[in-house]
Amino acid sequence: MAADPDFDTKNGIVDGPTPPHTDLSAQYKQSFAYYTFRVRLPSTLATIAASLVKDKDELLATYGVAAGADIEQTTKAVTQLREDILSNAPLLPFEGKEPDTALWNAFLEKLPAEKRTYFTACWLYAECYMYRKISSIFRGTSHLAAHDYFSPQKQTATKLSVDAMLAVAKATRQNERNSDTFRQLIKLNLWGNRCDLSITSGKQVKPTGNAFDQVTDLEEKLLIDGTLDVWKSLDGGSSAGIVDIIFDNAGYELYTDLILAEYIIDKGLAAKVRFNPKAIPWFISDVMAHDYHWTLRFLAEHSDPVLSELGKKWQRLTGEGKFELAPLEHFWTSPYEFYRMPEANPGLYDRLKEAQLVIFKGDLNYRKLLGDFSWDSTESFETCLRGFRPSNLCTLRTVKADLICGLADGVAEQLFAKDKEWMLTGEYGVIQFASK
Ligand SMILES: O=P(O)(O)OC[C@H]1O[C@](O)(CO)[C@@H](O)[C@@H]1O
Repeated sequence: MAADPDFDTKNGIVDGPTPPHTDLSAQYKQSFAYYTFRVRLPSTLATIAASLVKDKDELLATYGVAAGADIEQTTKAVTQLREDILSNAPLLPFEGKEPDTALWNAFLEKLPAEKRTYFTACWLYAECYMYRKISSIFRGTSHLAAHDYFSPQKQTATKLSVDAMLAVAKATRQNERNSDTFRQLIKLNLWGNRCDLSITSGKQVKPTGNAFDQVTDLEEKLLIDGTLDVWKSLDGGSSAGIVDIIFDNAGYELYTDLILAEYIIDKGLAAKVRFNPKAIPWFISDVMAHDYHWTLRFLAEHSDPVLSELGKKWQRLTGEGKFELAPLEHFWTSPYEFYRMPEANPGLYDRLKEAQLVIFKGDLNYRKLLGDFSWDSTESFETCLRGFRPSNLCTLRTVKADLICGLADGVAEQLFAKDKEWMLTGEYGVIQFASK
């Protein structure tokens, strides 16, 4: 990234890291948020605009020739959005008639003017705003309103994962109900979160190697391991209970979510696993309802009999209601931190209370649990949740953003001494648990 002192001076950018106990924000030049707004998100937007041009014929074939004007209009609007970010424009209210317009606008209205631009707002708010803005550009058209511009990338990620999926399927067909097997599966699921397209601005990463060997090899990268508490919350609970999974990425990670969910059902650890997808295309690779169905179909129709049997089994579990897609909730694609859920969406909070365990997947859900705040790395997970305790909950997160909590004294310092970017690579992971 070329240095641009004019931009920094004009926009009050502070040349330093995020101070302790402060909202993360692109205002701090040595933060990942700054890099995200200067480089990663403009690159994501450039990719969307370029694919609209490149895939024009395909889009016309899918949505009809009348979609031509919409393709032009959306390309221009996405390009403009990129400019807006690069010029630190304000976060303006939404005008469309989408179901979450009022939720968003009520939120934006309460932000003080000096914290309502891409580089001055809390990072979480500004980044979520950008993804909501892209969605509104497409929703506002006549022919591309239902178009998921991230779909091809999500589907490619799934296809690239077939070898890894097959190896996992073969290794998990016969397993026992015990804490050791559960430990393996939950870690497999955690490391599946490394395969995220938004960290690479959409560049594909093929999962390679034997996933279960990796679970062992990665043991030293697991900074907090609350697996035993997670296991106890299920093993000691009712077999008639519900587990909620708050989805993160499609592709290999979704597959490992389903492997874990299958185990939970097959071993009688719960009667139902409820999956919570995103209502709009989100952070490139997040799972929407159609990605879930597409993935099950992709597996069911696969030429490999093991994968195909698995896909059919998961379709059957879905038909029987043991796997369930939760009703769409715009809260998951809102800027609200989770501790504000009881106020912003009490119905959802009450629904999560029904679960015996809620599993939050990935980095963005972690940011929302902690509220994009530079906590001391040794602060307790319970403190950082700020009262958000609908049920027993756990987070399976590979570390891709500069916030963390629950580390032992001196650990963060040692990691920084080894690599000052250790929080941005997805190399490290945490499994943190909080009981209700
Ligand atoms: O898919 P995940 O694990 O939620 O990661 C989302 C990505 O978004 C960020 O939270 C911000 O862009 C990154 O830190 C991470 O790469």
